[in-house]
Amino acid sequence: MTSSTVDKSTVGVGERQYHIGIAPGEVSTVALLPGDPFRVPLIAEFLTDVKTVAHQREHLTMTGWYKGRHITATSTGMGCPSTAIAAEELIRVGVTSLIRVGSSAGLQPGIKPGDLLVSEGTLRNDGTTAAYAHPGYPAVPDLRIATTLGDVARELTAGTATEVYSGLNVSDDAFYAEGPEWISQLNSLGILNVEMESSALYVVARLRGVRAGMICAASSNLFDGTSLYDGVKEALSEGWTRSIEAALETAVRLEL
Ligand SMILES: O=P(O)(O)O[C@H]1O[C@H](CO)[C@@H](O)[C@H]1O
Ligand SMILES: O=c1cc[nH]c(=O)[nH]1
Repeated sequence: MTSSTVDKSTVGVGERQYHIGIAPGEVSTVALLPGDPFRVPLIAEFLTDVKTVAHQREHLTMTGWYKGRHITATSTGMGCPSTAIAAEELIRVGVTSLIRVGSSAGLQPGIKPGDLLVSEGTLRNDGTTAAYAHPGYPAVPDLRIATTLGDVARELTAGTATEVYSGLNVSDDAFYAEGPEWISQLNSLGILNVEMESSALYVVARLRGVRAGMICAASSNLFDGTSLYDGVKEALSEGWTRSIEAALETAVRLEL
């Protein structure tokens, strides 16, 4: 290492961030994080005084107000590498609570498209967090956020056909490499669902001293044999709406 070797823990701090295109002061303290940029306007439909702050690469950011709280929505893109970048840069510009509102495939029997899945911890089957922490380092959400997401989701869906599950999930890196053996191994470990971002979100949040959580809508059920190619779009879309409402209410209740 020379005296001019770049130190990424300090470079760019206080400036407009390179990937997300946001400067300190432009966003709220809480951010909702879908993977897909096209779901950011869906979150904005719940907000008033909406502003588009930036759109670079897969990271679209909009802000607005919900029941007196300033809310940010930023898309992470798919997978842990871009999620870690978005989380790091959002934290640098003032975000202290990150709530992923995702889609995820069920791994236990009975989970159907549109059901809600609240994360209590993530099996780290990704490469990104290996660069950050020991393999045994836990990827866990903030416990108050996880509990409140579950409580609110159950209230919102009471009396409907939508079920809410709370439990462990896995973050995989390789969507099309999830073979039958891996799916059945995850099922026998009691893992509820698979997605691709929470591992990075939780590890980065813990290492930087901020809060994180995740609620997903079930897109399919890999154990039951329902795939994304089975016309599940409408149920999934309803699940996204419910998960966004649950995250917004959590931000209000916990004053994030
Ligand atoms: O819909 P999002 O939030 O992107 O979540 C899920 O969808 C993508 C795979 O289809 C992955 O990003 C996975 O985590
Ligand atoms: O990782 C994922 C996420 C959603 N659906 C899948 O089949 N895999």
